Amino acid sequence: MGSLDVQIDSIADDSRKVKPGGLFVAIRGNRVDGHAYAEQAVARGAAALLVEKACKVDVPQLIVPSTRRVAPIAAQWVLGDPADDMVLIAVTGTNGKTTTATLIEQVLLAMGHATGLIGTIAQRCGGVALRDSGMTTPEAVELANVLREMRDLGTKYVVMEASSHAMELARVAGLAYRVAAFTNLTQDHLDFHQTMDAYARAKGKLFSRLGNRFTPLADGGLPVAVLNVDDAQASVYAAETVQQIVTYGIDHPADVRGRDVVIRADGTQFVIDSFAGSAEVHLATPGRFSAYNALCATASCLALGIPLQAIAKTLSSLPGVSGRFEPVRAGQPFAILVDYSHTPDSLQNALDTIREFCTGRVITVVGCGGDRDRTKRPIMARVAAQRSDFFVLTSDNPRTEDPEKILDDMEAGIRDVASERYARITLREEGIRAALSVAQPGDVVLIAGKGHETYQILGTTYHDFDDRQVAKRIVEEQVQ
Ligand SMILES: CC(=O)N[C@H]1[C@@H](OP(=O)(O)OP(=O)(O)OC[C@H]2O[C@@H](n3ccc(=O)[nH]c3=O)[C@H](O)[C@@H]2O)O[C@H](CO)[C@@H](O)[C@@H]1O[C@H](C)C(=O)N[C@@H](C)C(=O)N[C@H](CCC(=O)O)C(=O)O
Ligand SMILES: Nc1ncnc2c1ncn2[C@@H]1O[C@H](COP(=O)(O)OP(=O)(O)OP(=O)(O)O)[C@@H](O)[C@H]1O
Ligand SMILES: N[C@H](CCC[C@H](N)C(=O)O)C(=O)O
Ligand SMILES: [Mg+2]
Repeated sequence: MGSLDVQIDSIADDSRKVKPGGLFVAIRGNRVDGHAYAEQAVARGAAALLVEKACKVDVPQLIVPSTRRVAPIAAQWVLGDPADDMVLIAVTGTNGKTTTATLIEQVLLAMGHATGLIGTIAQRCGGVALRDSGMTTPEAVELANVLREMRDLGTKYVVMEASSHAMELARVAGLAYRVAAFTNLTQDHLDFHQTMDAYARAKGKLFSRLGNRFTPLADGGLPVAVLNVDDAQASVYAAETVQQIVTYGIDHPADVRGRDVVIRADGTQFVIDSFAGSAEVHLATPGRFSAYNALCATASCLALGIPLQAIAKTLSSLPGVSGRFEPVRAGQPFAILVDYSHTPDSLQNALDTIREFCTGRVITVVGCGGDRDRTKRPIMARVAAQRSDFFVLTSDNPRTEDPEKILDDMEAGIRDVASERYARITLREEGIRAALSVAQPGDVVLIAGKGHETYQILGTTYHDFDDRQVAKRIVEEQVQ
């Protein structure tokens, strides 16, 4: 097995990413067991292994009960504790994580802070993309590597989305957050968590474990939980943290409270009252939910000591986030919006928002992802039916499921809806075409579900597909 006296300076949980002299962590996955790749890892130069059972290779092996649980801590140690040198801000919740994290990132950048972002769309440093994201929250070892990369680039603040998968799979274990923010809790990911209770508990770990490491935080501050008082789950999380809490909301009294919310087609205006004074904000994205994301970002930035006026000024100057209520303008006499609403709640919010400013009909294109929560499918179809004048059920990312089966699951929720009120068109491009071909001046066409995605996953293959480009091309073809 060799001597344990080896110098390790890199770590990987994927045999294909092992560097010579590095530590390979074998993780039992859903599809394969990482231990099966021990030989491959050693062939690539792994100097030691972190395993749950001894593997037949001639390098030192550290055997632990759960490599998944040890990986986050091992990764931070091997890489020189990069997280401890930066101020970490985490955003969790079913909807609004990417948007809120981006708002916080932009405020920090505007204040002149070297800031990184780790989220669904991309991993960024100083506002510049390092790479597109494969996941919302990377696995622990990749996350540690990204944090090390960011620290080496001089980053002081890192804003990251903390998905429920990440919390359940210990991807973010042991990280000492300065701010942990909660947007909201509604149904999603029941394929993975099984029950809403388990889903809520996974997210709750961010708050119950907040500040449970004795590491001094990089800016000398103390941990703060930022909670949305208008979401019933907030009181549960509030009871679970022993750290300071900053609340935000609109309907209920809060430390950071929005009022006089005005929603227009091109944005949202509201006033923030807080312990740091009052300020008016003009957002480029319409919707009450947009005000909530901005309030969450404001409360988080106030917790970091940034003045309210500076926060409000930056929030008011930002364009929208890619694929979130993003308009497609190709000269058509009706509006087209591409939005990442892929949960019942986000779809409902998107459609309720559109109804507030739409002078014509609301037309919706909607699908549901394959290999994901099946129980949300009939609900999403129902939400679309209740809130659209006409809607098209089509494919999202079918992944390894039969697209027709996904559409059957969706249709089960709208058995009582008249067949002329909707179309079922399996090919997404054709679904979008059908919706655009019936649109009249004043109508709004919402293309929901894929937002910023530039691909469609059929089987395990990623095919080029961008709702924004497809819609633009179809409009241009229809004009000719
Ligand atoms: C359910 C889940 O999270 N699965 C993740 C998990 O997959 P898995 O358990 O099936 O892993 P596996 O493929 O069996 O591999 C097991 C181990 O063998 C290793 N391996 C594998 C092959 C090889 O040649 N060599 C090798 O060493 C792998 O690196 C891994 O460590 O570990 C994989 C490797 O890190 C991840 O890519 C995979 O995420 C998949 C792609 C995924 O779709 N995850 C989604 C559900 C997800 O996590 N989403 C959340 C929430 C999104 C949101 O709503 O915001 C997210 O944070 O992104
Ligand atoms: N605060 C909110 N409440 C409800 N819906 C929201 C909120 N913010 C955004 N949405 C809706 O949810 C969609 C996704 O928003 P966003 O990407 O910010 O969320 P997310 O939590 O990062 O999602 P994901 O889990 O897929 O990464 C948006 O396109 C919008 O329709
Ligand atoms: N982070 C989410 C994204 C869903 C996006 C939607 N387009 C889909 O494919 O279901 C997930 O992995 O469940
Ligand atoms: Mg996200």
